[in-house]
Amino acid sequence: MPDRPAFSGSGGVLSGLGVSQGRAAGPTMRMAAPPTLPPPRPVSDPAAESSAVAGALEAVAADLARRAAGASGEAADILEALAMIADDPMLLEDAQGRAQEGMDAAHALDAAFAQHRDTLAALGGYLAERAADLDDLKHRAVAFALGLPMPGLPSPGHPYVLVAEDLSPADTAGLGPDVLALVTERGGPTSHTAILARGRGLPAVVACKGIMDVPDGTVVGVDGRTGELAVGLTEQEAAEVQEADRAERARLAAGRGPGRTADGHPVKLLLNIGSAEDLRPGAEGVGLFRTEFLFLDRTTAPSFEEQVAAYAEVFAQAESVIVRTLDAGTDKPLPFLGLPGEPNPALGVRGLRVDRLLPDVLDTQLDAIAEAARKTGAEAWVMAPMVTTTEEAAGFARRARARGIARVGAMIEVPAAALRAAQLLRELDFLSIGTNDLAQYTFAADRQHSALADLLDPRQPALLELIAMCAQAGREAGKPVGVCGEAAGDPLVAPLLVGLGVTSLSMAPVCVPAVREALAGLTLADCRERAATALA
Ligand SMILES: C=C(OP(=O)(O)O)C(=O)O
Ligand SMILES: [Mg+2]
Repeated sequence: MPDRPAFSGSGGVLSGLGVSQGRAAGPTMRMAAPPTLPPPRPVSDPAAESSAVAGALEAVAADLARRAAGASGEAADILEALAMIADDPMLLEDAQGRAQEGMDAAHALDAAFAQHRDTLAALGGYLAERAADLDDLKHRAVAFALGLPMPGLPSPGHPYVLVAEDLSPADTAGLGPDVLALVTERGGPTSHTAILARGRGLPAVVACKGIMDVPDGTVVGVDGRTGELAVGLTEQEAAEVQEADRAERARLAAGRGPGRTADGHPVKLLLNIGSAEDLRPGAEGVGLFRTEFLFLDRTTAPSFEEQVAAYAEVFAQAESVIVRTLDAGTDKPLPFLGLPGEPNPALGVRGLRVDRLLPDVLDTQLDAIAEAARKTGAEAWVMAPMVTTTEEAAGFARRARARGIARVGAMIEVPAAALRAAQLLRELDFLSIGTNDLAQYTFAADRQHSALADLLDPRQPALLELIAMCAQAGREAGKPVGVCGEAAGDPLVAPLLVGLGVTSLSMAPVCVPAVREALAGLTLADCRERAATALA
């Protein structure tokens, strides 16, 4: 490790959980929460309220138009369409009419947007789907009228460190190139915010207490490995942090070749991706293609053709690809499925269990994967999430094989499946251990919960023991058993997993260089010794 400048910052140091390696420094910008409407205010000057209404709508439209100009493709189209809605003269007329009748500006806007929303919803079809967008616009306009920061992702026009209480997968997926790092007050190490940040190579710190009190524009240094945040850096110090990060990334990226220990024991280094855009050179294939990230934030099901195109794009560019079938539910809600609400969703219908309610979804997806493989000449490997019993594994394998899919496997995310790994491998060709969920279900600890991070630590002996059982079952069956949870991308944990006997490690592309370096520095015997010590 090179020397690291130890800046503490004039505003002191905050700490959280470092969940995505790398360092960055820059001014903070908070993602404000939607405003709460205060009780109505008595109005003495209706004309002033009416012009405040116009000012708020103008500001929202101008902000969206500016963001559209800085975006491209679909994002730009969406932002432009939203700007046009905020500019709609009928909306303005309605809100101003209410202000003239004595409503304060915030309530007049709130009521006019609600009216507009009802009208769109009643029209049905595509326009009804757009009704949800009006809520976002309303929050922005009302916040402006109340003198509060506009909710949603900020767009200050310069690079910044994004600060939020928490981020949804959709927020994180929509981040622009001006975001230097993410810091959230809530969230856990295997939450999807952390996963998406790693996918983007963005340094990230979660569970950082006190971050929401740091005023916007404060220059902070973020260390996504240690979880430390230096508050109040000088420009010079910030530039040094950025430069040190660039140098460290360049040094690690110079490492090449397949994954192996110092004595040549091969361990495949694979990528976790959400779409073809995440592919990077330097790995030995894709170990986890999270297909649900293609379908976040949609209200209609992706068609067969759309899916074939998305899978074929990845198959055409990567050497070997393990596609995971849709993993919906709990922390990855997919509105187009229209699943009923559940009192205890993490223990409910999620992952492969969605098939119990909606079998067509899996059938269409398997058809599309098989068709994409045929079109591109790729050998498709497919696995299902949240497999729990041998019967589920056998049923999934039957349906995939019936379509000519070459290799069929399961994720091991539920302790019951780990305990029965040997039996599962009689039905399947491979296993891939999802340590994020396996830890959640082994320790009965919500993976998003920032106060339970110690229980979710992948070095917990009970988790390692389950991993060892799966690896042994793989050895005995002569079939591959990998890890594709976030633990695989941690250079301190990866050697333990190798010592336990796993045959591949699949991780965010940004993690590959450091894991390659960690393995190259240890023999297989060193890895086994570390694993034995951790188990003991
Ligand atoms: C890789 C995993 O799946 P996801 O994080 O997408 O739930 C896991 O649970 O470890
Ligand atoms: Mg999982």
